[in-house]
Amino acid sequence: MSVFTPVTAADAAALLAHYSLGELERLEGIAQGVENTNYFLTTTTGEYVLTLFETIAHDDLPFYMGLMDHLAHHEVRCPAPMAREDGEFIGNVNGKPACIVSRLPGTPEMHPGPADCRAVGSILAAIHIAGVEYDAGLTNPHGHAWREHFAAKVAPRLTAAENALIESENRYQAMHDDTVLPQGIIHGDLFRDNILWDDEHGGGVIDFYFACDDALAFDLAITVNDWCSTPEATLDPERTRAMIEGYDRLRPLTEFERTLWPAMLRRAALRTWLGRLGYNHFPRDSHMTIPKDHAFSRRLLEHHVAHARELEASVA
Ligand SMILES: Nc1ncnc2c1ncn2[C@@H]1O[C@H](COP(=O)(O)OP(=O)(O)OP(=O)(O)O)[C@@H](O)[C@H]1O
Ligand SMILES: N[C@@H](CCO)C(=O)O
Repeated sequence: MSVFTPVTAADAAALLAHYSLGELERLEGIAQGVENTNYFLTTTTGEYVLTLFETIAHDDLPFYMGLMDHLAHHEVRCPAPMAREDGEFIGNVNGKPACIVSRLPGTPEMHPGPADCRAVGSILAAIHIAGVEYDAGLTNPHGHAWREHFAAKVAPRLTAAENALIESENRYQAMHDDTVLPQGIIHGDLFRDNILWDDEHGGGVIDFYFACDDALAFDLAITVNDWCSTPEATLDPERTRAMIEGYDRLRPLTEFERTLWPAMLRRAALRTWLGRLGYNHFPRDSHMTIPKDHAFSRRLLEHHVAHARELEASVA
């Protein structure tokens, strides 16, 4: 996250008056991330994260809060949303909807090996399995219609070659019907920076604000594209195999998922590329932001388009 909306100690203290979380001791803005405003919040009772939602529709917030609450009670290590004294998870800070969640210990692993990837595959499968019993849903706001719409919006800012790649990939995706694949709750953004590792507990998952209903294999593809990619924008075979094994041992992939795996990897690379083009070409006014490498995502998509056979083999 970044800081789009500054929060003062007085703002935080006023918010805390609605909770039973003790008195404010410390408030610190977080530079990482690009979607929401985030602060570490320390009180006399513990350590928390304060999030101000900058773009998410207010009506969708109960889905995310309920999901984290559900997963935290179903053997997925993730932040638990704190309830206010009126029982609500969502309050208001400086005109923005806001929540407080527990702060997980640990740090991200930005240079993962095969063992890390295997563990991440199992964490993702556990989320998918626990999600089956979650009784709310949310259509993916970044699905096919969004990809088409965003492609038209960003087109004037891109080269002819980039526009041609996006257009042909959108066409390819439209021809590959993923409704035959198992659907469910996906995390949608399980990148390296969204798992915090500590020696005592293992991996804890954060940032559920891209979660929605979609093909489960698409979520695995998003995760593989980040954790198993090399600096040269290819996939490392050993890490890829390890992640798929870690996933498959808890939730075995179906034949259809194996057949459509290359399409899912391409769709995931396209989704990330378009998202990053958005952050780059339509930036919001932030006080702290770390930029994302959109050229890398384009190269990964180009790699996937050129190496369909290899991708098929990675899941065979
Ligand atoms: N519950 C939590 N416990 C510990 N740290 C957290 C927690 N939530 C967020 N953070 C910290 O804040 C940073 C930004 O959070 P997050 O990834 O949710 O932001 P974001 O704006 O949604 O980012 P992006 O979507 O770009 O990944 C994380 O990288 C992590 O350092
Ligand atoms: N994880 C996304 C950012 C949105 O959270 C990316 O790296 O492009």
